[in-house]
This record gives sequence, C-alpha cells and structure tokens, in this order.
Amino acid sequence: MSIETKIQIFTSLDEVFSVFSYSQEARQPSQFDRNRIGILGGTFNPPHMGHLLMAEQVGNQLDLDEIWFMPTAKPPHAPGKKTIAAQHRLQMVQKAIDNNPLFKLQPYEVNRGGTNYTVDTMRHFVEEYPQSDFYFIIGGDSVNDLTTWREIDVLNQLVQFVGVRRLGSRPYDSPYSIIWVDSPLIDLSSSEIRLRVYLEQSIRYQVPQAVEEYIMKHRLYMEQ
Ligand SMILES: Nc1ncnc2c1ncn2[C@@H]1O[C@H](COP(=O)(O)OP(=O)(O)OP(=O)(O)O)[C@@H](O)[C@H]1O
Ligand SMILES: O=C(O)c1ccc[n+]([C@@H]2O[C@H](COP(=O)([O-])O)[C@@H](O)[C@H]2O)c1
Repeated sequence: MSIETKIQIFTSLDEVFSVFSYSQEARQPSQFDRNRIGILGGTFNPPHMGHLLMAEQVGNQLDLDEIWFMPTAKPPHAPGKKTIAAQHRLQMVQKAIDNNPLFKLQPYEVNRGGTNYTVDTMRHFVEEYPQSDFYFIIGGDSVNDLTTWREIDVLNQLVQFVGVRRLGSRPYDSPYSIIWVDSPLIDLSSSEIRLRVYLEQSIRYQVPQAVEEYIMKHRLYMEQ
C-alpha cells in the first residue's frame, strides 16, 4: 500500500495535501550522486527538544544525508539579543546531537565570528561543497520573515528552503519556493528554558539530559 493511500485512510483531505508536499520531493534517481545536506541555523541558547524533533523529521522525510546544526556567532536580526559564550553553545549542541548519526555540528559561523548573514555562509558552502545540495530549515512562522533577510533573492538560488509546520496545518504563501515538512511542534523555546532555569523550575524532558547536566554544571542562565 502506498504512503498516500495509508494517509488517506487515517486523515482528512487537508492533511493528505500537506503530506503530499513532501512525498513529491522524494529523491529522483539522477540525484543519487549528490549529497543532500540540511542546515538548521540558530542561536541554540540552549538547544532543546523542539530543534531535535524538527531536524529529525526533515532528515527522514526529505531523505537527507546529513543535517548540520549551525550556531550563529551573533544572530543578524536580533542585535540586542544577549547570548552566552559561543563555546558553551557549541558544546551543548554537540551533546544534544551526540547519539544521532545524521546530525553534525557545523561551527563555521562561530569560527568566523561577528554578525553572520546566511547568504555569505551559503556562498562559502556552495563553493566548498560543489557536490552537495543545501536545504535550509526554518520554523514555519519564520517563513514570513524571509523577505527581510539579506540578499534573499541570491540566497534563494543557493539553497532550498524547508519550512516546518504541524501536520495538517496549511502552508503559508511565500514568494520563495518552500518545501513544507510536517512535524510535531512543541511549544518550547530557548527563552522559556532560560527563564525556567532562572526561576529554578525543572527543564527535564525539555532539553536532552546531557544538556541539562551541562547547564547545571556550568551554572548557566542562573542570573538575568
Ligand atoms: N519549538 C520549536 N519548534 C519548531 N521550530 C523551532 C522551535 N524552536 C525553535 N525553532 C526554530 O529553530 C531555529 C533556531 O531557533 P533558535 O536557536 O533561535 O531557538 P529559539 O527557541 O527560537 O530561541 P529564542 O527563544 O532564544 O529566540 C529557528 O528557525 C526557529 O524557528
Ligand atoms: O541572513 C539573514 O538576513 C538572516 C536573518 C534572520 C535569520 N537568519 C538565520 O536564520 C537562522 C535562524 O535564526 P533565528 O534568529 O530565527 O533563530 C540562523 O541561522 C540565522 O543566521 C538569517
């Protein structure tokens, strides 16, 4: 039984539509000689289960060969955003992804330092890895913000954007080509986790255990 038939049995028409959007993106035979790399960029202050959940679904549904977790040195759209030392964020990401062979830490932007614009980073990767196709993963709500990204028309030629949303929710209209992937979305953010640590509330099951231990050991986020 095909995946579409299985889905039709269990879901409403709206949901079937959303699942078709990824099944049409299945790898074509001519693409097998190219490496398919997903990139999840973010501050990861700290990394949490929402990041892992969405990356796993994208990797699985788009049949990607690798997913790079790429912490920013400084996020471009949040100049006032206070963050902790990049080395802590790199180490926490490494701990979060350790047991998933699909996931890799990509320290390029942190090593470059300063404000990173995705278009500059992707120019570098496209030149460095000519045998690869890049899938830049963003939370569904951020798709609306793409128009404000630096040199978005150039970036749109360099990567395929992937928007992540809840199964059955409708895709947003966008002037850019977006592959929509369905994922369970959890209402979790790094800001909320930082606040919970500050308020001495539990963050168990919201971040991987190794990340929680790292936060406690280094006494991160204990002060505002
Ligand atoms: N719970 C979540 N579900 C789906 N996508 C998420 C979730 N949290 C973050 N993302 C997406 O992951 C990427 C990186 O996010 P980031 O590291 O800034 O985490 P954040 O939780 O949004 O952080 P903060 O609360 O500090 O703004 C962004 O594209 C963001 O939209
Ligand atoms: O290049 C840009 O103009 C740009 C604007 C906003 C966000 N980004 C990238 O998008 C990723 C997620 O960022 P954020 O701030 O939504 O967590 C991260 O890799 C950022 O560098 C990039």
